[in-house]
Formats: sequence, C-alpha cells, structure tokens
Amino acid sequence: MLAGMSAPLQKHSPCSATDKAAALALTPVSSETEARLDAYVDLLVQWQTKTNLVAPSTLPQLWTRHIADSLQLLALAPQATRWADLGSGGGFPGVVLACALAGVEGARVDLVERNAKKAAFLREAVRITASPATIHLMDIGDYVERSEDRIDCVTARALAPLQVLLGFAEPLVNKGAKALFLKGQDVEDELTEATIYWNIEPRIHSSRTGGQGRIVEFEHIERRDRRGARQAWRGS
Ligand SMILES: C[S@@+](CC[C@H](N)C(=O)[O-])C[C@H]1O[C@@H](n2cnc3c(N)ncnc32)[C@H](O)[C@@H]1O
Repeated sequence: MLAGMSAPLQKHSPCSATDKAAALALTPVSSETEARLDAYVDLLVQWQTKTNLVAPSTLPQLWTRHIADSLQLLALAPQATRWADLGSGGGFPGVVLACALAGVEGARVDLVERNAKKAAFLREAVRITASPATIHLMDIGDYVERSEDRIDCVTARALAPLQVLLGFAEPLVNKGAKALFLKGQDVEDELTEATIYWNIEPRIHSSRTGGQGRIVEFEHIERRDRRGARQAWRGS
C-alpha cells in the first residue's frame, strides 16, 4: 500500500480540502491515482520547509494551481505513453503525470532537472508513489542531445520564454513528439517574439483551471533561416 493511500489531508497540512475537491472536479482521477497524488502532496509539503519547490503563497491552492494544472495535459495527448518533462523542479507537471500514468502499459515520464536537491526530491517522490518516471539529473541540452528513445509528448512549465522552449524541444518534436507548454498571460507576446526565430503553427488552449493560463501546443517546429529571421523582424 502507498504511504498516503486514502489518507485525509495531513492534520497540519497547509493544503485545503475544498481546493482538492475543486481540483478533482476539474480533472477527475481514479482512486489509485488520488492515493498517489496524496502521498506526493504530503511529501512536497514536508520538503517545502527545507527546499523551495513551489511558491509558498500557492500552497493553499496546491491542488488547483499545480496538480489540476498538470493533469489537464493528459486530455491533450490521450495516446501518449512516453513523456519528457523539461525543468521538472518540484515535479510539475512530470510527477503528477507519472502518478496518473501508473498502470498504463509502457508508460514512462522522463523528469529532466539540473538542480541536485530538486532531483533528490523527485527521486523520493517517484519512489513513494511507485510511479513510472526516470530522473535525469542533467542539463536539458544534454538530455535532448543524448535521448535516443521515442518521446510522444514533451512538456515544460515555468521554465523559459517560448522562443527558448522551442529550441529545447525542437529535436524531440522533429522525431515525432508533440510539445505542450503551460504558459501564463504573456503568451501572446512570447509567441510574437518566437516567430522571429521559428516557423510555428501553435494551437492555444485555455487552461481548465481558469484565469490567464494557456497551454500552447506544437506539432512542428522549424528554425527560420537567418534571412527569414531578418525578414520577419522587419515585418515583411
Ligand atoms: C521555475 S522552476 C519550474 C519547475 C516546475 N516545472 C514547476 O512548474 O513548478 C524551473 C526549473 O527548471 C530547472 N532548469 C532550468 N534550466 C534548466 C536546464 N537548462 N536544464 C535542466 N533544468 C533546468 C531549474 O533548476 C528549476 O528547477
């Protein structure tokens, strides 16, 4: 049995039961996945006292702001079993996806993180939730360069501006992955900037969690040549 299986929120947990119910109404999960997520949340709250994994002000809304925000990606790539989450940090969206994909044949989530403390947390989170994830303690550039496995979907949240994310994801997308980037209110400005450097046809989805959140999806990413970049820059 998992450490947190069917456990109510910890007695002194900063997370709210109302927020958890709201999150699970937005993005319903099985009872097995809920138990894994409970165990993950308990661990995160413990580690949060010594390592900054999420902004402290967001803890009362952890389930809607972070868990549901991550879970909503599954509906945008329902067939995907091999995922890569770039800059996983405290595990959003990667650990949450791995919790939800446990039990799916062939499922695996690569969690790429260069901070050793955060990678240690991710390792512990994957262990206690018995989720199908592999931690890659390395720079994203090295991971992408070395990755030989097929990836169906590459994700990133709160990592870098779109023009940078496109550079990280391009080799994986060119080998068949779909990219899903969780973004905030500046997405239009970031897309304008990104088109200077990239030929892209983004699909923009509103976040199920409301507010200004957007998910930007790419199935093709092509670097503009330098002449094209100059033309785009001049608006021609
Ligand atoms: C702001 S945090 C976001 C974490 C998580 N995705 C989230 O939404 O809560 C960005 C994370 O990306 C990691 N990171 C940034 N650049 C990276 C790189 N080039 N290679 C690997 N990890 C990187 C940082 O160490 C940090 O943990």
